[in-house]
Amino acid sequence: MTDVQEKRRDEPVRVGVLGARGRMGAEVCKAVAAAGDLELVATIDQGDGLTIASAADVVVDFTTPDVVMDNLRWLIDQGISAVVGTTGFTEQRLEQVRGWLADRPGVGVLIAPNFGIGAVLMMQFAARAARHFESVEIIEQHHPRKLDAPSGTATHTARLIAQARADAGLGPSPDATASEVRGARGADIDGVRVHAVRATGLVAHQEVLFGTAGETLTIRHDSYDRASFMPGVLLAVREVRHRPGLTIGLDPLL
Ligand SMILES: NC(=O)C1=CN([C@@H]2O[C@H](COP(=O)(O)OP(=O)(O)OC[C@H]3O[C@@H](n4cnc5c(N)ncnc54)[C@H](OP(=O)(O)O)[C@@H]3O)[C@@H](O)[C@H]2O)C=CC1
Ligand SMILES: O=C(O)C1=N[C@H](C(=O)O)C[C@H](O)C1
Repeated sequence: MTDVQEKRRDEPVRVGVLGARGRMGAEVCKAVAAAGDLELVATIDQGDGLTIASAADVVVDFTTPDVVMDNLRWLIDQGISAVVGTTGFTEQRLEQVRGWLADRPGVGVLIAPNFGIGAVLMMQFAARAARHFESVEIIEQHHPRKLDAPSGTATHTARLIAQARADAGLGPSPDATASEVRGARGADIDGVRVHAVRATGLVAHQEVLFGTAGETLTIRHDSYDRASFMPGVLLAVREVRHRPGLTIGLDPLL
């Protein structure tokens, strides 16, 4: 490493936050401002315009699924690395981001469906358990101001479980339901039933319920406070510039 690179590593990482007045964005601003090795240089919300973000080395995005792609396109074009918690990333969207990054080899983007360390472990445990159980259903529970359903975490968990079941040669979960009220059996994500609950008092919670002959296994995670996401967000902010290209999830950083 050259002296100049060494110096850059010692300097605080300049951080911008998109969605800064939102529930997550406000918490991220507080966490960044309190971290000695990070400097909060831009707080941006709806209507502020993205150009303020050009002062940043890394921008954190907690906005909405309908604006996050435009934000990412702009950041990558400017050569700014990004940490993204916003939901709504389909495989098609991820492929688009990979395409943009191909033209910007020095830029890193990390997109995580959930920055809670416990939630990451819950998803890993669920993926590991999946091959041993005939049945599986996911129940996610969130605060009622959440815009999307099912949650990004539940969708990601369902995909991991579906992949593990396919790898193990398991067929569909047994279900003899003949007629149903629309929605009673939840949403079908890659063959896994996902039930979304919304209630005042909740923050972010998920249960993965597995069943087989004579036993069930429930894997549950609860975020009672948005502080639970901050260690993961800060870890990603510190790491993302050292991981050019697209990183999905926090798993490779743990
Ligand atoms: N990965 C993870 O660990 C987590 C992910 N999330 C996800 O993060 C996202 C945000 O959640 P949450 O903070 O609860 O939502 P909020 O609605 O509280 O915050 C979103 C903020 O983004 C603002 N915004 C909208 N458009 C723009 C824009 N173009 N530029 C800048 N800011 C904009 C909104 O402004 P306005 O209100 O005026 O529209 C609002 O202040 C959701 O997708 C959620 O699912 C949430 C928690 C954890
Ligand atoms: O909107 C939220 O609150 C959350 N969103 C993410 C999701 O959709 O999975 C992460 C966490 O569940 C909180």
